[in-house]
Amino acid sequence: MNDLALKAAENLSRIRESNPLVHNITNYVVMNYTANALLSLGASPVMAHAENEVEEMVSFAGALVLNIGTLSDPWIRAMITAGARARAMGTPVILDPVGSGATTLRTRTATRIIREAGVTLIRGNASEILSLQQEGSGTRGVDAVDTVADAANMASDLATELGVTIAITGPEDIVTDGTRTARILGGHPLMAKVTGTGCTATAIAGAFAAVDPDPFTAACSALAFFGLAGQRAGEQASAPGSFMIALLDALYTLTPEELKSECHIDVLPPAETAGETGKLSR
Ligand SMILES: Nc1ncnc2c1ncn2[C@@H]1O[C@H](COP(=O)(O)OP(=O)(O)OP(=O)(O)O)[C@@H](O)[C@H]1O
Ligand SMILES: Cc1ncsc1CCO
Ligand SMILES: [Mg+2]
Repeated sequence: MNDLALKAAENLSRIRESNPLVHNITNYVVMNYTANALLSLGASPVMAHAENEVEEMVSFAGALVLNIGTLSDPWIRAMITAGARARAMGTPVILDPVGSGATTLRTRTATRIIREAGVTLIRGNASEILSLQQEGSGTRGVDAVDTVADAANMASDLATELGVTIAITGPEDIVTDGTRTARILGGHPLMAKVTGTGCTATAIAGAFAAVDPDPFTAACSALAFFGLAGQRAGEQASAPGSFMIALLDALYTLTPEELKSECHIDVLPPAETAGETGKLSR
Protein backbone atom coordinates (compact mmCIF):
# COMPACT_ATOMS: atom_id res chain seq x y z
CA MET A 1 0.00 0.00 0.00
CA ASN A 2 1.31 3.51 -0.81
CA ASP A 3 0.20 7.12 -0.18
CA LEU A 4 -1.93 7.09 -3.32
CA ALA A 5 -3.90 4.07 -2.08
CA LEU A 6 -4.47 5.82 1.26
CA LYS A 7 -5.57 8.95 -0.58
CA ALA A 8 -7.96 6.90 -2.76
CA ALA A 9 -9.65 5.47 0.34
CA GLU A 10 -9.86 8.90 1.99
CA ASN A 11 -11.36 10.39 -1.18
CA LEU A 12 -13.96 7.62 -1.44
CA SER A 13 -15.00 8.25 2.17
CA ARG A 14 -15.28 11.96 1.45
CA ILE A 15 -17.55 11.36 -1.54
CA ARG A 16 -19.82 9.11 0.51
CA GLU A 17 -19.96 11.68 3.34
CA SER A 18 -20.42 14.81 1.25
CA ASN A 19 -22.39 13.49 -1.76
CA PRO A 20 -20.91 16.03 -4.23
CA LEU A 21 -22.99 17.33 -7.12
CA VAL A 22 -21.36 16.48 -10.47
CA HIS A 23 -22.63 18.53 -13.43
CA ASN A 24 -22.32 16.53 -16.66
CA ILE A 25 -22.64 17.80 -20.21
CA THR A 26 -22.31 14.37 -21.76
CA ASN A 27 -23.40 12.25 -24.68
CA TYR A 28 -26.78 10.63 -25.32
CA VAL A 29 -25.28 7.12 -25.34
CA VAL A 30 -24.07 7.12 -21.74
CA MET A 31 -26.22 9.65 -19.87
CA ASN A 32 -28.29 7.08 -18.02
CA TYR A 33 -25.43 4.73 -17.15
CA THR A 34 -23.06 7.44 -15.95
CA ALA A 35 -25.80 9.01 -13.81
CA ASN A 36 -26.43 5.62 -12.22
CA ALA A 37 -22.71 5.02 -11.74
CA LEU A 38 -22.32 8.35 -9.92
CA LEU A 39 -25.31 7.54 -7.71
CA SER A 40 -23.97 4.06 -6.92
CA LEU A 41 -20.62 5.51 -5.97
CA GLY A 42 -22.21 8.01 -3.58
CA ALA A 43 -22.15 11.22 -5.65
CA SER A 44 -25.08 13.20 -6.98
CA PRO A 45 -25.34 13.51 -10.79
CA VAL A 46 -27.07 16.14 -12.86
CA MET A 47 -27.17 16.17 -16.65
CA ALA A 48 -27.78 19.70 -18.00
CA HIS A 49 -26.77 21.03 -21.39
CA ALA A 50 -29.13 23.91 -22.26
CA GLU A 51 -27.04 26.97 -23.10
CA ASN A 52 -29.22 29.22 -20.95
CA GLU A 53 -29.07 26.95 -17.90
CA VAL A 54 -25.50 25.66 -17.60
CA GLU A 55 -23.93 28.72 -15.91
CA GLU A 56 -26.48 28.59 -13.11
CA MET A 57 -26.20 24.83 -12.72
CA VAL A 58 -22.40 24.73 -12.60
CA SER A 59 -22.34 27.51 -10.02
CA PHE A 60 -23.41 25.07 -7.32
CA ALA A 61 -21.67 21.93 -8.62
CA GLY A 62 -18.54 20.39 -7.12
CA ALA A 63 -17.18 19.46 -10.56
CA LEU A 64 -18.04 19.88 -14.23
CA VAL A 65 -17.63 16.94 -16.65
CA LEU A 66 -17.52 17.81 -20.37
CA ASN A 67 -17.89 14.89 -22.79
CA ILE A 68 -17.87 15.46 -26.57
CA GLY A 69 -19.38 12.07 -27.52
CA THR A 70 -22.42 13.36 -29.42
CA LEU A 71 -21.62 16.94 -30.36
CA SER A 72 -23.62 19.71 -31.93
CA ASP A 73 -22.98 23.45 -32.08
CA PRO A 74 -25.32 24.46 -29.21
CA TRP A 75 -23.68 21.82 -26.99
CA ILE A 76 -20.23 23.15 -27.83
CA ARG A 77 -21.35 26.66 -26.85
CA ALA A 78 -22.86 25.29 -23.63
CA MET A 79 -19.60 23.48 -22.77
CA ILE A 80 -17.50 26.62 -23.29
CA THR A 81 -19.93 28.76 -21.27
CA ALA A 82 -20.14 26.25 -18.40
CA GLY A 83 -16.36 25.80 -18.42
CA ALA A 84 -15.73 29.53 -18.23
CA ARG A 85 -18.00 29.85 -15.20
CA ALA A 86 -16.40 26.80 -13.55
CA ARG A 87 -12.94 28.25 -14.16
CA ALA A 88 -13.99 31.59 -12.62
CA MET A 89 -15.29 29.77 -9.54
CA GLY A 90 -12.27 27.44 -9.19
CA THR A 91 -14.47 24.40 -9.86
CA PRO A 92 -12.62 21.45 -11.44
CA VAL A 93 -13.38 20.78 -15.12
CA ILE A 94 -12.84 17.26 -16.50
CA LEU A 95 -12.82 16.61 -20.24
CA ASP A 96 -13.55 13.35 -22.06
CA PRO A 97 -12.40 13.91 -25.67
CA VAL A 98 -14.54 11.07 -27.06
CA GLY A 99 -13.53 10.20 -30.61
CA SER A 100 -11.01 13.05 -30.85
CA GLY A 101 -8.83 12.28 -33.86
CA ALA A 102 -11.69 10.60 -35.74
CA THR A 103 -13.21 13.77 -37.19
CA THR A 104 -12.09 17.38 -37.50
CA LEU A 105 -15.05 18.61 -35.44
CA ARG A 106 -14.13 16.37 -32.51
CA THR A 107 -10.40 17.15 -32.57
CA ARG A 108 -10.97 20.90 -32.92
CA THR A 109 -13.63 20.96 -30.24
CA ALA A 110 -11.49 19.01 -27.79
CA THR A 111 -8.55 21.38 -28.23
CA ARG A 112 -10.83 24.42 -28.07
CA ILE A 113 -12.39 23.25 -24.81
CA ILE A 114 -8.93 22.64 -23.35
CA ARG A 115 -7.93 26.20 -24.28
CA GLU A 116 -11.12 28.00 -23.30
CA ALA A 117 -12.93 26.01 -20.62
CA GLY A 118 -10.44 25.82 -17.75
CA VAL A 119 -9.87 22.06 -18.04
CA THR A 120 -7.93 20.59 -15.11
CA LEU A 121 -8.07 16.88 -16.05
CA ILE A 122 -8.41 15.05 -19.37
CA ARG A 123 -9.37 11.33 -19.42
CA GLY A 124 -9.31 9.49 -22.71
CA ASN A 125 -8.20 6.31 -24.40
CA ALA A 126 -4.75 6.16 -26.03
CA SER A 127 -5.88 7.27 -29.50
CA GLU A 128 -7.88 10.20 -28.15
CA ILE A 129 -4.95 11.44 -26.05
CA LEU A 130 -2.50 11.04 -28.95
CA SER A 131 -4.82 13.07 -31.20
CA LEU A 132 -4.55 16.06 -28.86
CA GLN A 133 -0.94 16.36 -29.88
CA GLN A 134 -0.84 14.80 -33.34
CA GLU A 135 -3.01 16.08 -36.17
CA GLY A 136 -4.36 13.21 -38.24
CA SER A 137 -4.19 10.44 -35.62
CA GLY A 138 -5.63 7.13 -36.79
CA THR A 139 -8.79 6.96 -34.63
CA ARG A 140 -11.80 5.63 -36.59
CA GLY A 141 -14.49 6.00 -33.97
CA VAL A 142 -14.64 6.00 -30.19
CA ASP A 143 -12.44 2.94 -29.58
CA ALA A 144 -8.65 3.11 -29.22
CA VAL A 145 -6.45 1.92 -32.08
CA ASP A 146 -3.20 2.82 -30.26
CA THR A 147 -1.75 1.30 -27.10
CA VAL A 148 -1.51 2.97 -23.69
CA ALA A 149 2.28 2.74 -24.01
CA ASP A 150 2.20 4.74 -27.28
CA ALA A 151 0.31 7.57 -25.59
CA ALA A 152 2.12 7.37 -22.24
CA ASN A 153 5.38 8.21 -23.95
CA MET A 154 4.13 11.70 -24.85
CA ALA A 155 1.48 12.37 -22.19
CA SER A 156 3.84 13.75 -19.59
CA ASP A 157 5.15 16.46 -21.95
CA LEU A 158 1.63 17.20 -23.17
CA ALA A 159 0.40 17.55 -19.57
CA THR A 160 3.15 20.11 -18.90
CA GLU A 161 2.45 21.96 -22.14
CA LEU A 162 -1.30 22.20 -21.46
CA GLY A 163 -1.01 22.67 -17.69
CA VAL A 164 -3.41 19.79 -17.00
CA THR A 165 -3.41 16.26 -15.62
CA ILE A 166 -3.87 13.54 -18.24
CA ALA A 167 -5.32 10.08 -17.59
CA ILE A 168 -4.99 7.44 -20.32
CA THR A 169 -7.09 4.30 -19.94
CA GLY A 170 -6.94 0.85 -21.48
CA PRO A 171 -5.77 -2.57 -20.26
CA GLU A 172 -3.64 -0.51 -17.86
CA ASP A 173 -4.11 3.16 -16.96
CA ILE A 174 -1.52 5.94 -16.77
CA VAL A 175 -2.00 9.26 -14.97
CA THR A 176 0.49 12.11 -15.31
CA ASP A 177 0.66 15.81 -14.49
CA GLY A 178 4.04 16.21 -16.15
CA THR A 179 5.88 15.89 -12.84
CA ARG A 180 4.28 12.84 -11.26
CA THR A 181 3.30 9.68 -13.14
CA ALA A 182 1.40 6.66 -11.86
CA ARG A 183 0.22 3.39 -13.36
CA ILE A 184 -3.05 1.82 -12.25
CA LEU A 185 -3.79 -1.85 -12.84
CA GLY A 186 -7.09 -3.66 -12.45
CA GLY A 187 -10.25 -3.58 -14.48
CA HIS A 188 -11.46 -6.40 -16.70
CA PRO A 189 -11.49 -7.05 -20.49
CA LEU A 190 -15.33 -6.93 -20.43
CA MET A 191 -15.04 -3.19 -19.65
CA ALA A 192 -14.13 -2.73 -23.32
CA LYS A 193 -17.29 -4.66 -24.34
CA VAL A 194 -19.70 -2.30 -22.62
CA THR A 195 -20.16 1.11 -24.25
CA GLY A 196 -19.36 4.11 -22.11
CA THR A 197 -17.11 2.59 -19.47
CA GLY A 198 -14.54 5.24 -20.44
CA CYS A 199 -17.17 7.97 -20.12
CA THR A 200 -18.07 6.46 -16.75
CA ALA A 201 -14.41 6.58 -15.66
CA THR A 202 -14.42 10.28 -16.57
CA ALA A 203 -17.66 10.99 -14.67
CA ILE A 204 -16.25 9.17 -11.64
CA ALA A 205 -13.09 11.26 -11.93
CA GLY A 206 -15.43 14.27 -11.66
CA ALA A 207 -16.75 12.98 -8.32
CA PHE A 208 -13.21 12.48 -7.00
CA ALA A 209 -12.08 15.90 -8.27
CA ALA A 210 -15.00 17.44 -6.37
CA VAL A 211 -13.50 16.26 -3.06
CA ASP A 212 -9.76 16.45 -3.90
CA PRO A 213 -8.20 19.71 -5.13
CA ASP A 214 -5.20 17.88 -6.62
CA PRO A 215 -6.30 16.56 -10.06
CA PHE A 216 -3.43 14.04 -10.13
CA THR A 217 -4.42 12.28 -6.89
CA ALA A 218 -8.11 12.65 -7.76
CA ALA A 219 -7.56 10.86 -11.10
CA CYS A 220 -5.41 8.12 -9.56
CA SER A 221 -8.07 7.55 -6.89
CA ALA A 222 -10.91 7.45 -9.40
CA LEU A 223 -9.20 4.98 -11.75
CA ALA A 224 -8.01 2.76 -8.90
CA PHE A 225 -11.56 2.66 -7.56
CA PHE A 226 -13.12 2.03 -10.97
CA GLY A 227 -10.47 -0.59 -11.81
CA LEU A 228 -11.13 -2.51 -8.62
CA ALA A 229 -14.89 -2.29 -9.20
CA GLY A 230 -14.35 -3.69 -12.72
CA GLN A 231 -12.27 -6.52 -11.33
CA ARG A 232 -15.05 -7.36 -8.83
CA ALA A 233 -17.70 -7.21 -11.54
CA GLY A 234 -15.64 -9.62 -13.64
CA GLU A 235 -15.76 -12.15 -10.81
CA GLN A 236 -19.58 -11.94 -10.79
CA ALA A 237 -20.42 -11.81 -14.50
CA SER A 238 -19.09 -13.46 -17.64
CA ALA A 239 -20.85 -11.52 -20.44
CA PRO A 240 -21.41 -7.81 -21.18
CA GLY A 241 -25.07 -7.47 -20.13
CA SER A 242 -24.72 -8.89 -16.65
CA PHE A 243 -21.27 -7.27 -16.34
CA MET A 244 -22.84 -3.79 -16.74
CA ILE A 245 -25.12 -4.45 -13.80
CA ALA A 246 -22.40 -6.10 -11.71
CA LEU A 247 -20.19 -3.05 -12.29
CA LEU A 248 -22.88 -0.68 -10.99
CA ASP A 249 -23.30 -2.92 -7.95
CA ALA A 250 -19.55 -3.01 -7.31
CA LEU A 251 -19.41 0.81 -7.32
CA TYR A 252 -21.98 0.73 -4.52
CA THR A 253 -20.53 -2.06 -2.40
CA LEU A 254 -16.76 -1.37 -2.55
CA THR A 255 -15.61 0.09 0.77
CA PRO A 256 -12.76 2.55 1.43
CA GLU A 257 -10.98 -0.17 3.46
CA GLU A 258 -11.15 -2.63 0.55
CA LEU A 259 -9.97 0.06 -1.85
CA LYS A 260 -7.01 0.87 0.39
CA SER A 261 -5.83 -2.72 0.68
CA GLU A 262 -6.71 -4.12 -2.79
CA CYS A 263 -6.17 -1.34 -5.36
CA HIS A 264 -3.10 -1.35 -7.62
CA ILE A 265 -1.42 2.05 -8.02
CA ASP A 266 2.31 2.21 -8.80
CA VAL A 267 4.21 5.48 -8.69
CA LEU A 268 6.56 5.51 -11.68
CA PRO A 269 10.01 7.08 -11.47
CA PRO A 270 10.32 10.48 -13.22
CA ALA A 271 12.37 9.29 -16.18
CA GLU A 272 10.31 6.20 -16.89
CA THR A 273 6.82 5.29 -17.82
CA ALA A 274 5.21 1.92 -18.25
CA GLY A 275 4.04 -0.01 -21.25
CA GLU A 276 2.17 -3.24 -21.49
CA THR A 277 5.41 -5.03 -22.13
CA GLY A 278 7.55 -3.21 -19.58
CA LYS A 279 9.17 0.14 -19.06
CA LEU A 280 9.67 2.56 -21.92
CA SER A 281 11.80 5.66 -21.94
CA ARG A 282 10.05 8.96 -22.49
N1 LIG B 1 -8.54 -4.97 -21.47
C1 LIG B 1 -8.84 -4.31 -20.34
N2 LIG B 1 -8.52 -4.84 -19.14
C2 LIG B 1 -8.80 -4.20 -18.01
N3 LIG B 1 -9.43 -2.99 -17.95
C3 LIG B 1 -9.78 -2.41 -19.10
C4 LIG B 1 -9.49 -3.03 -20.36
N4 LIG B 1 -9.94 -2.20 -21.34
C5 LIG B 1 -10.48 -1.12 -20.72
N5 LIG B 1 -10.38 -1.23 -19.37
C6 LIG B 1 -10.86 -0.28 -18.37
O1 LIG B 1 -12.11 0.21 -18.84
C7 LIG B 1 -12.29 1.60 -18.56
C8 LIG B 1 -12.58 2.33 -19.85
O2 LIG B 1 -11.39 2.45 -20.58
P1 LIG B 1 -11.32 2.57 -22.16
O3 LIG B 1 -9.93 2.97 -22.47
O4 LIG B 1 -11.88 1.35 -22.81
O5 LIG B 1 -12.28 3.82 -22.42
P2 LIG B 1 -12.91 4.38 -23.75
O6 LIG B 1 -12.24 3.80 -24.95
O7 LIG B 1 -12.95 5.85 -23.62
O8 LIG B 1 -14.40 3.79 -23.62
P3 LIG B 1 -15.82 4.40 -24.10
O9 LIG B 1 -15.54 5.28 -25.28
O10 LIG B 1 -16.65 3.20 -24.44
O11 LIG B 1 -16.41 5.18 -23.00
C9 LIG B 1 -11.02 2.03 -17.84
O12 LIG B 1 -11.27 2.04 -16.45
C10 LIG B 1 -9.98 0.96 -18.20
O13 LIG B 1 -9.03 0.76 -17.19
C1 LIG C 1 -20.52 4.73 -28.99
C2 LIG C 1 -20.47 6.20 -28.79
N1 LIG C 1 -20.61 7.04 -29.85
C3 LIG C 1 -20.56 8.32 -29.51
S1 LIG C 1 -20.34 8.55 -27.84
C4 LIG C 1 -20.31 6.88 -27.56
C5 LIG C 1 -20.18 6.30 -26.20
C6 LIG C 1 -18.84 5.74 -25.92
O1 LIG C 1 -17.82 6.63 -26.02
MG1 LIG D 1 -14.09 7.19 -24.57
